[in-house]
Amino acid sequence: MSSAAHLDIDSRGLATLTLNRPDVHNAFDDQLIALLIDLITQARDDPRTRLLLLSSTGKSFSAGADLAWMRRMADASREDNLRDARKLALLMETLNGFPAPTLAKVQGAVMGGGVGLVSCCDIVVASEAAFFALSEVKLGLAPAAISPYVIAKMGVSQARRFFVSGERFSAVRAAAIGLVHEVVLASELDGKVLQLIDTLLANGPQAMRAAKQLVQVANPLEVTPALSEYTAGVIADLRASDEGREGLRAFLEKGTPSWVAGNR
Ligand SMILES: C/C(=C\C(=O)SCCNC(=O)CCNC(=O)[C@H](O)C(C)(C)COP(=O)(O)OP(=O)(O)OC[C@H]1O[C@@H](n2cnc3c(N)ncnc32)[C@H](O)[C@@H]1OP(=O)(O)O)CC(=O)O
Repeated sequence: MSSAAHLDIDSRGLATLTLNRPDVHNAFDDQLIALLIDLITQARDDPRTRLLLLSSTGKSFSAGADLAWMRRMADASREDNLRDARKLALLMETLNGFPAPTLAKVQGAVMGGGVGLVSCCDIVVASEAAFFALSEVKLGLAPAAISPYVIAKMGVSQARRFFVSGERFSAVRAAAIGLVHEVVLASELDGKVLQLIDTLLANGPQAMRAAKQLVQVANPLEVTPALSEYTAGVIADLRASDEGREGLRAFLEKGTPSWVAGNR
């Protein structure tokens, strides 16, 4: 059985981390989250690594959290649910804190946690056919663990709209709001990324790490333990709520959710 993600580090110091669950648009469950944390940590600790490329197999970059996993956790004890919810926050923290430059190559769907992943990368190149959404609210969920990183990337004003609307937006719009750095024709995506890799690998490796750190120190993103605990609690509670169960049921049964009337 092929692995749900794999890491390759070449002789130039390019570490390529590939999401590999194309049958579910590279949605990530708890096992894949654990594997990704492990592989990012391996890449971070490997002295050869000068650059991390995040890529994916199949039509889509990532459809975010695996909704079958989300649904399973709804039935877990509150303690297990909360413990589980912390894993996604740890993945975002690990990727965001990667010391060398990170580059994401995206195509197809980039949704929910997929937007979280790209928000944690330094450079994002998208196919013009890619589409984005913080679609959690359509599922009775919310973009919780990913929120600090997404807000830092797209800004508060855009987050206020897209967090509550769940609307899809294009790669061109994603670039306009700062989520993506470059949009290219699908046929030019690989070439553009290879060109950027060459540009980055020609730079001083230590200098790039220092330059990245300068941005982080000058403009710190403070994800405190209290904030992580809060965001984990939000997703743990929502997925176990009647509304979350209904949204997940509807997605998994390919239906339309029927929300309970009321203003809370
Ligand atoms: C991070 C946090 C939360 C989240 O991330 S919540 C998840 C947000 N993601 C979504 O809302 C994406 C849901 N998926 C879709 O809208 C569509 O599937 C698609 C990605 C636009 C692709 O559509 P298309 O019509 O091309 O393909 P299918 O819908 O037939 O999908 C094929 C296959 O894949 C399964 N699948 C798709 N996405 C997921 C998913 N996220 N989880 C599990 N499975 C997924 C789909 O069910 C199909 O399966 P079949 O068995 O083949 O029917 C929380 C926080 O921030 O804390």
